[in-house]
Amino acid sequence: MVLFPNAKINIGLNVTEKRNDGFHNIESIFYPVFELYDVLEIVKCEELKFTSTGIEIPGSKKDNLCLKAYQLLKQDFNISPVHIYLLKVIPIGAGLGGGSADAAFTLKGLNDLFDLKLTDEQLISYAQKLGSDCAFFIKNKPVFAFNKGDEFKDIELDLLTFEIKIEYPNIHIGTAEAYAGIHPKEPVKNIKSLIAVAPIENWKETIKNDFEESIFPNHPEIKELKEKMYKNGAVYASMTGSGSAVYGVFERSE
Ligand SMILES: C[C@](O)(CO)[C@H](O)COP(=O)(O)OP(=O)(O)OC[C@H]1O[C@@H](n2ccc(N)nc2=O)[C@H](O)[C@@H]1O
Ligand SMILES: Nc1ncnc2c1ncn2[C@@H]1O[C@H](COP(=O)(O)OP(=O)(O)OP(=O)(O)O)[C@@H](O)[C@H]1O
Repeated sequence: MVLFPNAKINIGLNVTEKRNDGFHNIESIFYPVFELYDVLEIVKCEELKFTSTGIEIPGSKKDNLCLKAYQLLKQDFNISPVHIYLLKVIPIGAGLGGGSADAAFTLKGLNDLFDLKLTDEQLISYAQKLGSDCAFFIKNKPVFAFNKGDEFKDIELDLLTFEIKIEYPNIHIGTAEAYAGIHPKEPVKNIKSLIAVAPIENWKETIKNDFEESIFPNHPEIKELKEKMYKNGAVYASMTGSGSAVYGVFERSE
């Protein structure tokens, strides 16, 4: 079975408060980007194996989110060993949710391969145990995310008439260190309501990613990348998640 775990971008991101469990509550729009994806193959085999090619993944193999997803389901279901092959394409430490997508797609893949008949809601609950971004990739549709960024409300947002260009400045930003640099605050206006009323041309003035304020001073090249997107004609540009990748939303040239 071959799957294509895709990237996500955050359109606006407010870190609203620090929680008692050490995590933060956030509000953000998550939008799937299907043009940027890893390739994941899962096949039944004699013993559990994980092989990755493409971009090198920091950390040890056993900590890979694909294997963690397998182990999580293995606790509850009598599934046989698999060989998981991952071609890593989505930049890491980029705020594009690549590792989380791999984990969520592994859950979905194992559900199909072993005919576990788990519903999306059950898969979401497994995904939430693997990481805050993981749950989004189960349904993989535009949503307003809240709480830890792992609970969602569906939204109507269609950017198909636009082209989304993503650039990775080759800077790895760890999610935990990025959150540590944030001073949480309640937003004046909620992103969901801003997106609902404002046309995309107005987002530049209203839709902000709180991580930019703490990341840009330490990494001016990321700010420059965002400015370059606007110079090149983007209607909206932003850093995604906790960085470091930047995206621009452009009118499609026919
Ligand atoms: C920045 C975003 O990408 C926005 O979508 C996500 O909030 C990050 O989600 P993620 O990479 O799945 O993060 P996790 O693996 O759950 O957590 C990594 C670390 O980031 C911090 N973290 C993460 C999510 C959150 N809502 N509050 C946090 O404070 C915690 O220190 C945590 O130990
Ligand atoms: N399949 C995987 N792909 C990428 N990273 C993985 C994977 N499995 C485990 N990891 C670990 O996760 C870390 C990357 O997570 P991190 O949150 O810093 O960056 P990210 O890819 O931008 O994700 P996010 O958008 O969720 O913040 C890597 O350093 C690596 O150790």
